Amino acid sequence: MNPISSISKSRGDAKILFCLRICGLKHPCSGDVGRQKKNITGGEMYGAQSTDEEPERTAFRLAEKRYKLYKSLPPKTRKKPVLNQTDLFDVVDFHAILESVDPIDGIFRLDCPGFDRPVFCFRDRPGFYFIPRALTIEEQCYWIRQSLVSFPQPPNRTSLTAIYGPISDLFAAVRNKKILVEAENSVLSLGDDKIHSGNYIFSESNANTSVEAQGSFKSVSASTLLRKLRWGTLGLQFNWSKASDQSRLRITGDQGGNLNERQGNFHTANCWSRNYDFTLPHNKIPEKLCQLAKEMAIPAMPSGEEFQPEAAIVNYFGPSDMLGGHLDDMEADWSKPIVSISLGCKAIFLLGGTSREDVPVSMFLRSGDIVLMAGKARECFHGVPRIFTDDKHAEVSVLLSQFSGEDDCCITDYIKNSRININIRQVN
Ligand SMILES: O=C(O)CCC(=O)C(=O)O
Ligand SMILES: [Fe+2]
Repeated sequence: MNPISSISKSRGDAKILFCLRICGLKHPCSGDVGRQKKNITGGEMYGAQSTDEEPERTAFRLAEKRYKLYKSLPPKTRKKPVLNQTDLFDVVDFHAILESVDPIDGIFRLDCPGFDRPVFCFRDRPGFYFIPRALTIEEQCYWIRQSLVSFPQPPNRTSLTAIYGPISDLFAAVRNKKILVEAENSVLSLGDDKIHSGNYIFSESNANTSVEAQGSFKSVSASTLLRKLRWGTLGLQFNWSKASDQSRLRITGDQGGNLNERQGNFHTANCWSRNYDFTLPHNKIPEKLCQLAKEMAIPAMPSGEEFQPEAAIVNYFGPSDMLGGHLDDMEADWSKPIVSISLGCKAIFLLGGTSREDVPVSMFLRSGDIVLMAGKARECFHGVPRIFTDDKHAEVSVLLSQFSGEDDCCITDYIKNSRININIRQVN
């Protein structure tokens, strides 16, 4: 059975209950994140409805299947999984185009007064803009650090919030090799029953924490938690609880090479329940990110208007993770772009049409690239079927060499086989 259908079949009530209890997360665009093998749900990205009705053979699905990572583990051996030979010859490479002097069929360089970077567009995909090498290496390092250290801080919500409540200083806890345990005052005994108030704290990993005595919660290391982090939100926050079965499905891969995937599904009308919750406590988008998004949005903005960043989703992709085809439909004005920043390992991005039946164009996204989707492009299905974590394709060696501080090994350990995407939105 293919991985998507096996996940979607299990997304009935029992699965949803399981998600709410074990992971409690809904992802902010259209699906939830599941781990097939380990049965731990890292969280979800956006919302997607049950994929039971999803057509399996759409052009978008076929493209996803073509590019996604298939690894075959020989049964009962510990051999390294074998990478399949994905055919990458027709994946558009904007870095090569940037270097080339020859015109490329179907692609043109946008002349954008007041914007000093090269911007490329597809002739037949209005509203989609690709800014290769938009960020310097130093800027990439800065945003990777922010994404790991600052962005997951409360009141920002993450895929871990619904399970453990707000978690502060996750990255510092990773550095200090701490573990998350249930706080002593967190469990109330009522006769034979135990009630967990869900108050978790970081503790020294050698602390004498009587996990058994405290009930069912098992301590979890901060580094495992960081690996489970799937998304975080900045600025206006989402209410995923309303999106229980309306999520973009993301399937994630474990490190042993088991395929996971998340997939959006917006082709029917009943998938509009997830939304921004203006009442949730939140901080404004950090000023520096706001400035960057405003500047980068220029090529896609209606003339004379300035982009107003109000919310952002930070997607964390581990090895074998993917983001299934989806639309981002929670914002009021689709003439405004989504500004989408890629960091870390190289990925393949699929840009489809307004129907899943439209054949998507595939392109590489590398660390420092920025994509804008506005107007017509906002009605187009898109997703990330593949990230590359092998030495040959990941293209992160220069990036890794920049992290040389005393505490930076935790960052390099993370980013050498991960991708981070920050996408910034104007909500109103
Ligand atoms: O990871 C990416 O490049 C795309 C992310 C995206 O489409 C989203 O979060 O809505
Ligand atoms: Fe998206």
